Amino acid sequence: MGTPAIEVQGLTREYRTSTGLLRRTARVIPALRGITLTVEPGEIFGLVGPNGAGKTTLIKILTTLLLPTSGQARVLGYDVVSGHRRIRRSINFVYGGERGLYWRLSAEDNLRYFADLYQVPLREANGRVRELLELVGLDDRRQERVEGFSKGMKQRLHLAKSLINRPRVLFLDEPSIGLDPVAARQLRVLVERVRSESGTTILLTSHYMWEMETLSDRIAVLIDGSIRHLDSPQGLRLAAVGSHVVELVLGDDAREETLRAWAGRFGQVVSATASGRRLLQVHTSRPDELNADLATRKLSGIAHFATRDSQLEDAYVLMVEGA
Ligand SMILES: Nc1ncnc2c1ncn2[C@@H]1O[C@H](COP(=O)(O)OP(=O)(O)OP(=O)(O)O)[C@@H](O)[C@H]1O
Repeated sequence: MGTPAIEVQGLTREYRTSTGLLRRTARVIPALRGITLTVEPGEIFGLVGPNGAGKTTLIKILTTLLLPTSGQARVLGYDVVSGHRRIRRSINFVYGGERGLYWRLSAEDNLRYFADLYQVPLREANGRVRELLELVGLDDRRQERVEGFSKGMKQRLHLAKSLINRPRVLFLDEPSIGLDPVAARQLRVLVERVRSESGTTILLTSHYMWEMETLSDRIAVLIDGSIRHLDSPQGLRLAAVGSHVVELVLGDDAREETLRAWAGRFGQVVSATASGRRLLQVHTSRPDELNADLATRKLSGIAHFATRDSQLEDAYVLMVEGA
């Protein structure tokens, strides 16, 4: 295999701040505590983790906007400290939110401006701007000012902007934040298309587990500055929660402890509530056995039950709560 798109070894980053109103006390915040990972060319690599886990810090270091405290990070074979100029030419990024576009300019003029900034030769620039506007479905709105665009349109334009230099590695930090489900879906389809048509390596973060599960080839779960799990979405699911979730909705007369003890023979049991009813979620890879056992025993207190495939979100919640 050739040079990895991203290679990180023992990467740490600390922030130094101070707290207190009258007496300022220096504080060191360890945001990354020794990250090691490799992303292969053409891979969509997901980074998930709770607020403050260090995802943005890692992306900022890889996009050369922030220096590491120790360790090594390479993008396309170039070191993020000594090779930052080479890296910047070959990557691009979208940060969630709405910064980075000129609202009073049209969509087309925004892209022309960024084409100029990336020194795209003039003879190519017009064609590329047109092509990107078509890709993100804004061709017929190209002469309108961005200030009149919906969030979804702005975010698609952000994506077009990030492709202006034909990046080999694209960093997307919560690109679908604040988008409605339809707009988020359009963006997902685009991200997948960018990868399949141009072989772009994509490093993606999002708090929407469904999005991460659908798009990512592999996912790293970052908790408190360390990678705690790294696998395919399916691998993460199966390791953490099994293939299925059997949800038992409890009646008023249910003896939860007895039911928990019984269900515990088939997997991990989690208590929850939904629409005011008590619920036991059994994470299991043996749903048939559980259902057969349930049918033969006379267990009281179960109002009804249902079996569904497990989702990345089930695994994620257990990983974060158990960390
Ligand atoms: N400029 C800064 N000064 C001090 N501390 C910071 C700074 N930026 C981030 N941190 C701290 O570093 C840690 C990691 O933050 P980071 O923004 O990388 O997390 P994140 O995983 O991207 O979170 P979120 O999901 O909320 O975006 C947090 O404890 C955060 O408070």
